[in-house]
Amino acid sequence: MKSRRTAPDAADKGMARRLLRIAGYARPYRWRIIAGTLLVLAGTASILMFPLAVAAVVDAASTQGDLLELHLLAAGILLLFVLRAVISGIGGYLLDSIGERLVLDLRHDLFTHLMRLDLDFFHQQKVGDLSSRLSTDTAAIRNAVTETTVSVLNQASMLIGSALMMAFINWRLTLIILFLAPTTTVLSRHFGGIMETASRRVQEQRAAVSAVAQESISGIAVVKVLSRSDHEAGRYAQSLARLLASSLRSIRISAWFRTHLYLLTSMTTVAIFWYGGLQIHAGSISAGQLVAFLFYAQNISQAFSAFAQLYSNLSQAAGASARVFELMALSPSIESNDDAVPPPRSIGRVRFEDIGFRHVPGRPILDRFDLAVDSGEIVILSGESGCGKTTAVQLLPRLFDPYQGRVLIDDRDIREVPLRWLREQVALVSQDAFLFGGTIRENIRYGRLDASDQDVERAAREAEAHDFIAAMPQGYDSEVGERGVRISGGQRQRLALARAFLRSAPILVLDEATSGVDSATEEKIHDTVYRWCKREGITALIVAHRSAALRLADRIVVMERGRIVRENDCDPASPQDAQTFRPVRSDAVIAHDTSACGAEPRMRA
Ligand SMILES: Nc1ncnc2c1ncn2[C@@H]1O[C@H](COP(=O)(O)OP(=O)(O)OP(=O)(O)O)[C@@H](O)[C@H]1O
Repeated sequence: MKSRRTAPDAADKGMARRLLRIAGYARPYRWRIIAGTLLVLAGTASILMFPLAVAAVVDAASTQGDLLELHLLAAGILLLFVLRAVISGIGGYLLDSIGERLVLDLRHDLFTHLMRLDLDFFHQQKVGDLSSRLSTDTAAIRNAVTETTVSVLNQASMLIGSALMMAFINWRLTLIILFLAPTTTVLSRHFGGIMETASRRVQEQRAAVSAVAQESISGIAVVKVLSRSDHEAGRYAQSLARLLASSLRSIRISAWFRTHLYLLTSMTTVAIFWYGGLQIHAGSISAGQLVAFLFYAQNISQAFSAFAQLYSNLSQAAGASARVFELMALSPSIESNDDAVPPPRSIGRVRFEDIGFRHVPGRPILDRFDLAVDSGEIVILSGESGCGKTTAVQLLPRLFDPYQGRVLIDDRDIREVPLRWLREQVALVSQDAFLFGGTIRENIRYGRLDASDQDVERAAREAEAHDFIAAMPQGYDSEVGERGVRISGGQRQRLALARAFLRSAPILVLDEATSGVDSATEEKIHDTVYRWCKREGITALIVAHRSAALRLADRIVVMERGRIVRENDCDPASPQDAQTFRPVRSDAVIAHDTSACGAEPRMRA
């Protein structure tokens, strides 16, 4: 997502396309837009009368006529101003408020789209960059849209109206000022492409700055423990310096553009003075008419300068919208088969068939991974760190799709059922046990939004969380802080477990979900999980390193380098059963390591 310098023509087309797309968001508000536009135009019409009134004042004052005319004219001008202020104020409010709504719609669409993208996408992106696209980039679009809609209308109507009035007074003088039009267009085209690229670069640097800040703040505990505060401050300063450099470049381009335009409009004004003076001298126009003419010329110069500013705003909006629409153009590779009729609640039979999976080409993480879990069976998945256990269980709710093989639930390929149905069948609790900022009750209820307070409490009791919750001053209404920082890691895990229990899905996946709790509590949780699974007929796939978890198992399978190499059947009533393993493939490594439960391997009968 690097920026390139774009040729003016291509930049104009890309910019126009993106601006049109933004304008598409205005469709729902078309009636308000029409009303606002009419009011703004009425305001402009009233201001176009002003130079004529001034001309009449000048001519009335320079003749020895009745002063009453002068008084009436002054009162008329005052009325014009009041009218314009009221009408333009209401019109401007209408159009500005549309800009605001429009960008909120855009932000909502972008966020909804982001929520649909694959987990893999989020692994490749920095959170700071994404949140900057959602906030800073959409804010740049809003600024351009709100200021621009009102301004473009105001200035365009002022420009056309003033040109017509000038032509009515003296068409030769009008030709001089209209010389501005082609020259400004050439200038705008020249600077437009460069400005868009520059402002896109600024947006990228802004995103980079917020990514650094976000990373340092989220990892503040590591920063402190390793005394890296100064290092992080330095990193932030470097990203700020890069932002400053690109902002200054963008400001320089804008200033350079405005300078060119200012010189152009000044030259035109001088030409009007000079030629207008000659016309008065020749008796072709009155002094009042030249004054009126100068007012109109002023309107036109202002309109051109405003257009220059608008162009710069539009370039910024185009740069920001490029970053927004770039994300909108991404589509999730994990698609839901929503045409399929959702099957009945799963009986919890799971099969991984000859799975091949990789994040990066050439680096397989799962390779010929086979595992079948019976309905109501509790299977422990063990193996050394990095062998692919987490990856394997993440395939079940389709957080990723394998490039080879298939995963079946109740003998149905999970790619052929609606994603929503699939995810209702699987409750997954991972080691990091993420909590949202909010209360304990809200966090548990996230598992099933319509759960009653009693259901929440029951789930908390099953996850051995009720006692510590009850001991907190606000009980279930205690705030957990952002990402759950106000409670311990083990407590977070128990809340995540309660959330999964509340979900009451037929397949429970625990990925080292009790690694942070003390062994007595872990034992109690395991007993609950065991009883709960057996009572409700729930299938459980449990990733575990610690031997404490093994007593739960109906079966233990051991992974090595992306595939299952050994397994045993355990009868919880017979502890010695948990001491025996058999290899599951003739080519599998029969390791004599005893990482799972200190066992010697045993060949399959
Ligand atoms: N998003 C990713 N992109 C690239 N590689 C990844 C990604 N996620 C995991 N990996 C790699 O996949 C491999 C398997 O990771 P996984 O988390 O499944 O292992 P694990 O057996 O659960 O390990 P642990 O017991 O330490 O949790 C690791 O080598 C890891 O580096």
